[in-house]
Formats: sequence, C-alpha cells, structure tokens
Amino acid sequence: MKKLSDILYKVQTTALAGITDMDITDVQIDSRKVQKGTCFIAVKGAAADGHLFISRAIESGAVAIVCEVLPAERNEDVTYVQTTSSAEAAGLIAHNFYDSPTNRIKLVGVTGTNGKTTIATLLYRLFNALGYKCGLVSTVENIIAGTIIPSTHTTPDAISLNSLLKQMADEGCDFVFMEVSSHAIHQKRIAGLQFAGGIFSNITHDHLDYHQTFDEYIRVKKAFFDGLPAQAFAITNLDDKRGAVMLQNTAAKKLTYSLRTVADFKGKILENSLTGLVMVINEQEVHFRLIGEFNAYNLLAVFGAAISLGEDKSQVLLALSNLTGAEGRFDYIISAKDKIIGIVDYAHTPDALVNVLDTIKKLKKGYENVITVVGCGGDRDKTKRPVMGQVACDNSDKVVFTSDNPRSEEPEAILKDMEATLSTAARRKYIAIADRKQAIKTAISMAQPEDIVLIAGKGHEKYQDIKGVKHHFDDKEVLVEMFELLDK
Ligand SMILES: CC(=O)N[C@H]1[C@@H](OP(=O)(O)OP(=O)(O)OC[C@H]2O[C@@H](n3ccc(=O)[nH]c3=O)[C@H](O)[C@@H]2O)O[C@H](CO)[C@@H](O)[C@@H]1O[C@H](C)C(=O)N[C@@H](C)C(=O)N[C@H](CCC(=O)O)C(=O)O
Ligand SMILES: Nc1ncnc2c1ncn2[C@@H]1O[C@H](COP(=O)(O)OP(=O)(O)OP(=O)(O)O)[C@@H](O)[C@H]1O
Ligand SMILES: N[C@H](CCC[C@H](N)C(=O)O)C(=O)O
Ligand SMILES: [Mg+2]
Repeated sequence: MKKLSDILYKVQTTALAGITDMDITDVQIDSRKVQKGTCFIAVKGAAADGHLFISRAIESGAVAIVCEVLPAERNEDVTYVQTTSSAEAAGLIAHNFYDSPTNRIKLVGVTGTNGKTTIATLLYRLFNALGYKCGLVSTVENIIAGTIIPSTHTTPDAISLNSLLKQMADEGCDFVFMEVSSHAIHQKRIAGLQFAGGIFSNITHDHLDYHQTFDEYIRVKKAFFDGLPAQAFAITNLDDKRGAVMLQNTAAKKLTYSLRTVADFKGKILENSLTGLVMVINEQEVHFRLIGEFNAYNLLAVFGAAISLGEDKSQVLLALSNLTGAEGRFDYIISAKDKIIGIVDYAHTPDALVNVLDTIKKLKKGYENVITVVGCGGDRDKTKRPVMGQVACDNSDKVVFTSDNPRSEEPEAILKDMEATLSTAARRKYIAIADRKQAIKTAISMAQPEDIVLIAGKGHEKYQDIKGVKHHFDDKEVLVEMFELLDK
C-alpha cells in the first residue's frame, strides 16, 4: 500500500492542508471512478473543470485532493494538496502510484502527424522477433506481452497509461513502444515517464481545431523532445522541413534518418512495387514486404531505433524484411475475376492522403484508373476538409466523397465543407454519397478490370460514430463482401 507522501514524490506542491502518511488505495482524475481511499486529482479540461467535482469525489470516498485552487470549504478528514499544474501532477502521481514502471522497462515514444502507429507496431513486432518480451501502446490496440487490450485513445490518459505500463513491467516486458500524440503532450499525459528514446516521423496539417496554429502544433511536438533526458536517444526525419528543429533543444543523443541526404540512418529506394520495397540501408541491400515511400521512412525510423537500442544491424534488417504493416495501413486485396485492387488505408489527413495516392501512382502500370472513396471526421479540424477534397480529386481519376465518423455533425454539412473550394477540374471528378457502404459499392461498380479503388480514412476502425452511437462498420469487410459479389 502506498502512502500519500510516497505518491507526491517530485510533485510541485504550493500548499498542503492535512496529513500525508495516510494510505492511498487508488488515484483518479475522474470523480466518477473514485472509491474509498482514492487520491483525486482535479484537472481543468476542455469541456469541464475537475475542481467542480471535488465534493463529489469526497462523497465517494476520496481521502486526498490534489488541485490548483484550494476549495473555500474544506473537509477536516481530507488532505488537500495544491500544485501549479494538476495535469503534470497526475502524470507524476500515477507513475509513483504504479511503482515507477518506466524505471523497469525501456520506453520508446513515437510522435509526428503520420506514421506513429506504423512505427510503434513495427518496433513491437521487430523486438518480438528478436526474442524480447514487449509492450505496445497504440491507436489500434495496446498489447501486454501478446495479450491485447482494446485502445480508446492513441495515448491514454496518465492514470490508464501508467496502469498499463505497470502491467507491462510486471509481465517482464523489456521494451515498450508507444505512440505519443500531440494531445497527450499538451495535456501532460506523459508527465513523469522516463523515456529511453524518442522518434519523430513528420509534421503536417492536422488537429488545428485543438492546437489553433501550426506553430503551436510544432511547439507542442517539440516539447516531447525538449523533455527527453541525456541518456535517451532522439531520432528525427531530416527530410521533413521541421525535422531538425524538433531536436534543437533536446538533451538526448541526436540521430537522424533520411532518404535524400547524409544521415546516421541513410536509405535509398531501389524498387517500389506492390510486392514491396527494395532498399539500401546503411550500405546493406534489403527487400521489405511493406509498400510505398512513406513506409521507407517508417522502416528507417524503426531501424534507427533498433540500432540505438543496441541491436545488431544484420539481425534487425533480416527480421524487418519479414514484417508486414499495421492493420488498415495500405491493406489491400485483389478481386479474383476482374483483378480490381482494393486498398484500405487510414489516411485521414491531407498529407497522408497525398502520400497514399502518390504511392498508388508509382505502383500503377499505366492505364488503370484510381477511384478514391474519402470522407472527413466530424467534430475534428474543419480546415482539412476542403484540402482533402481537393487532393483526393487532384490525385485520382474519380472520387466518391462520403462520411467518415460524422460524430455529432450532419454528414451532409461535412460533405459541403469538402466540396466548398474545389477547382473546376475537381468538380467534374466527384460524386457525393453520404452512406459509406453505398459509396464503396458505387466506387467498385465504377471500376474496370485492374482499376484501383482506395478507401481512405478509417483503416482498422470497426465502427462508424454517428451521433454518439458507434455502429459496426469495417471498410475491409465491406470491400471483401463487394468483391465476393463481383466474383460470383
Ligand atoms: C480534447 C481532448 O483531448 N479531450 C480529452 C480530455 O478531455 P477534456 O479536457 O474534455 O476533459 P473534461 O471533460 O473537460 O474534464 C476535465 C476533467 O474533469 C473530470 N471530470 C469530468 C466529469 C465528471 O463528472 N467528473 C470529473 O472528474 C475529467 O475526468 C477530467 O479529468 O481528457 C480526457 C481524459 O484524459 C480525455 O479522455 C479526452 O479525450 C477525448 C475523449 C478525445 O476524443 N480526445 C482525442 C481528440 C485525442 O486525445 N486524440 C489523440 C490522438 C489524436 C491523433 O493524433 O490523431 C489521442 O491521443 O487519442
Ligand atoms: N511516415 C509516413 N509519412 C506520411 N504518411 C504516412 C506515414 N506512415 C503512414 N502514413 C499514412 O498515414 C496513415 C496513418 O498512419 P499511422 O496510423 O501509422 O499514423 P499515426 O501517426 O499513428 O496516425 P494517428 O495520429 O491517427 O494515430 C497511413 O494509413 C498512411 O496512409
Ligand atoms: N486519432 C484521430 C483519428 C481520426 C480518424 C478518422 N477516421 C476520424 O474519425 O476523423 C482523431 O481522433 O482525430
Ligand atoms: Mg496512431
């Protein structure tokens, strides 16, 4: 059992009222989860203020309250701790409460707009193949040494995250590979964690609804590297305009990867086709099963991290050459009769969409049409909608605009945003069908033999969120169903 004094280690305390040698049974940032003996941390959020739930938390049995503003009325049996940042305190307290899990594992964080899931998942699979016990924290799933735990966020909140990391450490995991979203950095979900390394993939347009400006988005991503300790490594993509800036102020060992310039981890693409990539990496030629230039970058990042963690170059490249990608990332099937290629991809940003369409362009034999099905999520960055609409049309022969996860918004209104500023040429190429299944069906019915149908935006997702209800929906499943009908 932990004492309050134990879990407050490293927390910046500005005032204290009450005793600190009491037993703490649990730590929570959500009053609804508080039980007898809990330490409740009141965090100011975007929608609500945790401080408003302090009395409710006490009614449910909280014995200690950590907050930024001390309540005017206090309960004599409760200890109040005032701190400068509750969000930061939540990370530190959770880490202390869950037996400092990151002191017992090697934790590698991956940040960037695109590629986090792919890089983290490849690292997890690579280190498994190299014989280690590993953990994964990702958008698609969390894994504790082979056991899958469904994921709700890309990076969970501080309490869930540390609880997960403790289970990984207790299971004897040597390494944990984790996606670090910009939301998580900004909300300090990763405060208190000891990282062995950090990886930067790239930064492009996304989440401006949350971060407001691109500069602020860059600043938040950079803060992750600024916080790395000197013993850690920090690997960046030199071909990204902001790659160098990310590492400008880090204390960690700086390392670079590139396809275009001199770097610690240097790659060159020799072949890029539907059967995979042939690359030269640090003078060694290797064949990979992953497809597309963007995966060449992901592979370089993974290679760099593995070498930085002390693994042998040849063994790493051999194991990497056998790996396939993460679910719903350039996931393709080919119809039996007409040889139509159907690709499911999680591209939900303008940049990811350009990348995936560019990859398809490079794989084309010449005459095939590219038909894209794409939508934009509701309650998310609206500024990306017209850009995604335009790039889909610019890089495809035909486009079907449809719904992604409309969430609380009207599907038709999102479609209008996507169409708003289309060029005349683009207007000739698209139709809009709000029903996603109908949209996919229509795209496939438009396809001639050997054409390529890209279904973008939802990747691995098994649901469609409409007005807060998650209905079962799986792009790959729909694609398989349509191809079966076609092949009959
Ligand atoms: C915008 C955002 O990131 N919101 C996250 C944030 O919620 P919030 O700030 O709105 O919290 P709030 O509702 O205002 O509540 C403030 C505090 O009061 C507490 N509370 C609230 C109600 C109550 O009755 N009692 C109580 O104690 C809450 O637990 C919270 O601690 O803090 C919550 C707890 O950590 C998160 O679950 C929530 O994620 C929401 C659900 C979400 O959708 N987040 C997305 C945007 C997100 O985080 N995405 C990134 C990936 C993005 C990407 O790279 O693609 C991710 O890492 O998943
Ligand atoms: N290195 C990369 N550069 C650009 N695009 C990429 C890269 N890797 C993957 N993509 C594209 O971006 C999509 C999302 O990839 P991935 O899921 O790996 O990224 P992510 O950073 O985890 O995304 P999220 O923020 O939603 O969790 C893929 O489906 C692919 O189209
Ligand atoms: N992590 C991202 C995923 C977006 C996926 C897309 N399918 C959507 O729903 O917009 C988010 O929550 O913004
Ligand atoms: Mg992800």
